[in-house]
Amino acid sequence: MSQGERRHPAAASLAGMALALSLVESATPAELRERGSRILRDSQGLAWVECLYLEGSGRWLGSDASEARLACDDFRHPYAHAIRSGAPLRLGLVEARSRLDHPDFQAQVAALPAAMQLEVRPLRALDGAREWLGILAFAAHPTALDGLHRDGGFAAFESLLCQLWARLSRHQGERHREARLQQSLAQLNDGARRQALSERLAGDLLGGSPAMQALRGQVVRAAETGLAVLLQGETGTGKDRVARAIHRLSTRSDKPFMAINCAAIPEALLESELFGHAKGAFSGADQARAGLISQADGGTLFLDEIGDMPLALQAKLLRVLESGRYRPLGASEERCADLRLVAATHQPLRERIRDQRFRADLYYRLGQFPLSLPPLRERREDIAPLAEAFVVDFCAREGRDEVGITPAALRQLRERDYPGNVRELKNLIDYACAMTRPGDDIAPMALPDQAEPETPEPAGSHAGDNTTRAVGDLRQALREFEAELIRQRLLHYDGNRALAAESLGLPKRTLAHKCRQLELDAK
Ligand SMILES: Nc1ncnc2c1ncn2[C@@H]1O[C@H](COP(=O)(O)OP(=O)(O)OP(=O)(O)O)[C@@H](O)[C@H]1O
Repeated sequence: MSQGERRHPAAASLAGMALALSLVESATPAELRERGSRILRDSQGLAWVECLYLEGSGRWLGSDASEARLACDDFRHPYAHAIRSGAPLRLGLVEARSRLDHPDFQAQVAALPAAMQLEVRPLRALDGAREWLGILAFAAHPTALDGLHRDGGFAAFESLLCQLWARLSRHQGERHREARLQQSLAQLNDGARRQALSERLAGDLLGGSPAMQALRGQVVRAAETGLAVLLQGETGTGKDRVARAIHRLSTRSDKPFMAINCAAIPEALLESELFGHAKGAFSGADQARAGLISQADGGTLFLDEIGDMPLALQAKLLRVLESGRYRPLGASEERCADLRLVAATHQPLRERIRDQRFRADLYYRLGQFPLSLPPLRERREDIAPLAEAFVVDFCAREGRDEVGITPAALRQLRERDYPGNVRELKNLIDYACAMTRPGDDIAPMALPDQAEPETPEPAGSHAGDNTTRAVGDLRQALREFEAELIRQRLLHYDGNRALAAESLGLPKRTLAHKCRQLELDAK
């Protein structure tokens, strides 16, 4: 130290300002890490310095210099120990070499002199949620490490590094989200590609009605964006199928698709299913467990029956959507969430908002891209192609010869109301296939619980009414039902046996035979 410096101690401390400035001028977290490492190497004479960042999911440490990723639970590596304990660790290289046999770590420290020590310091933000940022590791002779910690210089350096890092990554996160949104909006204009995708989707989301064509177009658009999608439609309209299609067509398709039905799980369990929990978070939590938000990392999370999500959880979900951060149950640290959310409901959410059972802010956040699925009764032209596809599915599934559908059966199918929508149609076809001999065609008689909108309903047609309860002889009841049905049908077709037979999916001769058998007075 020169005489001048001794006389003016302030000049000595101001010398550090240049280094601090170099850190402050970093434009990105990666640049900051690079500059920070360089300062330690050059000005403190450390032999080896490395600074890794903790990935958003909190499960990996990543390096700016290579593609390498290090699992935070791989305890063959000293970084995993430091991250897990949340405290700095220092150990001799000889000990480290013998105890920690991670191949990358071994390769990194192989060339360093055995007398050196390694110090690994987990770094965390000093403000707000105080989340973990990453790790700073360096090696030097013990005297150099002791010297480093002797005055407050290193502590100030580390504190500045952490503050800048947290601020830069927050800005970067915001910028990324904005850029993704911009990109999403720009992609909305790419017409030809969308058309091709929409046609591809027609093999999966069946139906040629204008409503289904429009829906497929919207699914393609939604998939191109990163926006949250809210699917609204009656039960069985295909919300689950649409959610999966959105994931499959999106850039996240190679990452997981995780789904949960919010109505099917008790409130306490739903929270830990979604957010995961730390070890010991509640009695019985012997192990830490990743929640669906973590498991869907990089992919899509599908929340079915979102209308049934308890209010307290709605608030937490909103926070995930707005900040991209969440905290597992019982955990002290926050995690980053990188997922696309698709939510579905069959309930009118606006009513639930009015009844204060659903948060309006969450509703608008979930519905960045709202999609409405039309009920089957409003697109009757889709019934025949759906029914035919379900017949093919059934036969393939059961390994049976193909069956067809008679025009009369198709006509009846088209006339039904389907409160259970496509699911009801599918179940009905499965039943009808099972009731039809392989190689035959499905006839109207094979359709369960037949409703006849044009003719008065035959007695005993509804399960559970008084007539069915009174049945004491099944064969006799079926004979009566059959006779009544044929009588009604003949009446309806003015005694024309050919038309009545076709409407019932029967050959004319069979109907004539049945009329004789049942002693029906047919004209
Ligand atoms: N457009 C379609 N093309 C082919 N199959 C469909 C279509 N829509 C629905 N399905 C089938 O109908 C059944 C019900 O669909 P899905 O489970 O997606 O409905 P949902 O709206 O999610 O029902 P819920 O609200 O009861 O959960 C499934 O077997 C699904 O494969």
